Amino acid sequence: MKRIHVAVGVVLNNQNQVLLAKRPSHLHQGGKWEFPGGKVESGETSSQALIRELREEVNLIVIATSPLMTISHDYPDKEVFLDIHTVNGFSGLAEGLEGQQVLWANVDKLREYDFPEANTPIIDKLQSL
Ligand SMILES: Nc1nc2c([nH]c(=O)n2[C@@H]2O[C@H](COP(=O)(O)OP(=O)(O)OP(=O)(O)O)[C@@H](O)[C@H]2O)c(=O)[nH]1
Ligand SMILES: [Mg+2]
Repeated sequence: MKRIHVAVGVVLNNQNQVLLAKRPSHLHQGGKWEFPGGKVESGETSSQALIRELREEVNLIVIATSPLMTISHDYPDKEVFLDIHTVNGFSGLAEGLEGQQVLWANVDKLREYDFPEANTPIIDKLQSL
């Protein structure tokens, strides 16, 4: 199986909240909460993909990022490589441009949300910072 390269954004605001979006139920890992992002297209760097996806999915203009971590995870039906960046500078008001629910969640409450299995180390890391 070909591993899918995914750019993922952990968007943090100044109240120590992180932006979550709900994956549409018909998609892979549908119905779960995710950090906005998507597949890196050919000819694109992961940071270009991150900037494009956040604009397309949640209407945010990314201004500043820093690398957080990478995760390789094998789902039964899909292999992903998540390239995760913290977004600590952005402009705009977050909204679900694809009709998805979005919300700002307190970092210390992240355990209350259902995430794709691959995301567990991200939650661990955010709560240890
Ligand atoms: N965006 C995002 N994808 C994640 C996360 N965790 C995780 O396992 N994934 C997986 O990474 C893959 C990325 O996909 P995506 O569906 O967002 O890709 P995309 O926006 O380019 O969608 P598209 O294929 O409809 O254009 C999916 O298989 C998804 O299940 C996460 O926190 N955020
Ligand atoms: Mg996406």
